[in-house]
Amino acid sequence: MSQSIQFSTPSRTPHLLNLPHSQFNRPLSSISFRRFPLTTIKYTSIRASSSSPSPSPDLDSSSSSSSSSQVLLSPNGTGAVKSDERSVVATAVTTDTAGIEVDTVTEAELKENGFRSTRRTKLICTIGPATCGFDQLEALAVGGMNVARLNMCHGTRDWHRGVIRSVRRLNEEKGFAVAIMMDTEGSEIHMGDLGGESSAKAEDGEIWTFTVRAFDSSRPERTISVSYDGFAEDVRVGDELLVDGGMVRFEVIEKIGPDVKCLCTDPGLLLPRANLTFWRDGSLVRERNAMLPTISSKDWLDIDFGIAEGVDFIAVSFVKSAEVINHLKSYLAARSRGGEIGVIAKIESIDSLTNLEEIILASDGAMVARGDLGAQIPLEQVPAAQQRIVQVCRGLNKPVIVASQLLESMIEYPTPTRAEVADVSEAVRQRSDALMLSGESAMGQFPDKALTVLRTVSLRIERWWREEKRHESVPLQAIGSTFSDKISEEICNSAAKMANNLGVDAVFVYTTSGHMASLVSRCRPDCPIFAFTTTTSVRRRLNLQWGLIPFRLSFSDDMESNLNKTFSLLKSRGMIKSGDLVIAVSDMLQSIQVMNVP
Ligand SMILES: Nc1ncnc2c1ncn2[C@@H]1O[C@H](COP(=O)(O)OP(=O)(O)O)[C@@H](O)[C@H]1O
Ligand SMILES: C=C(OP(=O)(O)O)C(=O)O
Ligand SMILES: [K+]
Ligand SMILES: [Mg+2]
Repeated sequence: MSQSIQFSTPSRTPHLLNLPHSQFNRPLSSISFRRFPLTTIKYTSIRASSSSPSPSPDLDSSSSSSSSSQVLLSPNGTGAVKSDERSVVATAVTTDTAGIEVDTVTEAELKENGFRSTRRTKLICTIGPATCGFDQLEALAVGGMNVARLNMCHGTRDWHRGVIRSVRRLNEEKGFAVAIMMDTEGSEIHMGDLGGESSAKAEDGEIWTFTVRAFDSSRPERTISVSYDGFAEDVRVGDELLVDGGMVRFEVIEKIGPDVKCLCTDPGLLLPRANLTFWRDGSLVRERNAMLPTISSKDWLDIDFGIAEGVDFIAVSFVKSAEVINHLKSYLAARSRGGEIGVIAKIESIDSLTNLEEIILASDGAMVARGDLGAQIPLEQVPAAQQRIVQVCRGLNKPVIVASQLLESMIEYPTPTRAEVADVSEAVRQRSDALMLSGESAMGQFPDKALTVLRTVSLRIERWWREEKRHESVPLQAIGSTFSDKISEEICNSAAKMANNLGVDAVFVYTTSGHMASLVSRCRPDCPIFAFTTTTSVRRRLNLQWGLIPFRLSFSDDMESNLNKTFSLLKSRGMIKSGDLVIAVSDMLQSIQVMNVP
């Protein structure tokens, strides 16, 4: 039996849009009760043998057994993958255009644990020397990486191309849907690359020279080159120079032409291309910084590279205003097929906090880039800034990523600190869409374990939230601008509320652009959201959003046939079963239906 409400669709009859709202305010819909027709859909099976156990993502799952990459947080917490499971993934084949595509790991998780315990928080890994090999990337994908991030501050374009192609190959050959995010270098001030050395140690009381001169050969002793030509002019004797937001500190003691002599006051390791800020009388000096372009000429070349390689997201470093986001978006619209690359604004400067709402409104998502943010505002202000950014994004329906130092100690150690676990928990509790690893996965010693910690902590905190029945009481602001958008928004808000109140197993959303799926995600319902979309690129981008399990599926305007097809396909693959209660919404028909899977 299916109970449905269907709205007549102003979006498909645009001339109706000018009618007074009252036209639409009366019930446009009829509630119908009908038996769900059962039809069989022919399809080609995608799954490989199901004889091997599936990865169990839940910390407390009773089915967990020992695992080769077992981690830490719970005696029975599973590691990223068991070796026998990896072979399941390795033999899975996808792409039957008449069938359905979902990534192999999600499928295994759904079968093993049912819908309810599926992870809602998405995970991003920065790829670097520790994780750029095909097998290493596969281990991350199996461990739950939804998005691979490439930081254009490091590595050559050839290196990045290699990683992008490996990820694409993983997706094609092994059935993953890992999205790729390219992160621009931006043009803030940073140190040079230390002439090939991996680090340099600055000791207390040493005098170092920071210079705008480039070195011809090897780096002179205790000398650091600086990326920004105006540096020597801008600093003043007495200024404090912070490397990486204070990991190492110097005081400016003398200026000699292009050279600035500095006394080390807080010793530490200088890393290649580390960020530099200077402070005067307790405040960040940023007059000249503000003149630097947000997207440098090198960044534009990287962006062209990203377009050519078909990345899914471009994260823009040191965004100051909405203008640069709009500029990039129109550039992308002209160069790549419209809307195919999402633009993520990195909130990591004072200006970006000042102009937060307009920046987020212009973007397709935002990143709380706490590394540089913590170098620009006092550290104790970072948590409040994080909370505000997460809330603004939620209000405006943009995915938000919490990034940097989540598990910093795991660069060196196989287990996180308790404080790090608390930090990850807080980001999950704030219901951010995604968590990001930086050095932990790029160059750390335990990338897979770090990812497992993110996964297990996310699962545990999400479950805690559900057990406490903390349905959101915070009203979400209305954001739709057209009447059609408003209808979609109301449908999604209602669907999420009904899902919680009725305790349904999943919300199914049929969405061509992905917008309707994001509207359901925004409500953070208790159940997972199966998002069906027709294109592979939309499916990959949905990977960044909270609670969405994206499938690629060809579907039509006929909801009944879509539902039939979906149920049939998912049932045959053991992902749902008869009797499961689902709510289905669709953006073509603007409809909402409640039904048991036949
Ligand atoms: N593509 C890469 N090639 C080499 N090293 C990398 C790469 N990406 C990241 N790393 C290393 O991982 C560290 C942490 O990454 P991330 O936080 O993204 O960069 P940053 O420290 O520059 O902000 C970097 O400092 C760098 O040492
Ligand atoms: C994510 C960040 O940016 P990047 O690693 O590129 O400095 C950050 O500053 O926190
Ligand atoms: K960057
Ligand atoms: Mg940064």
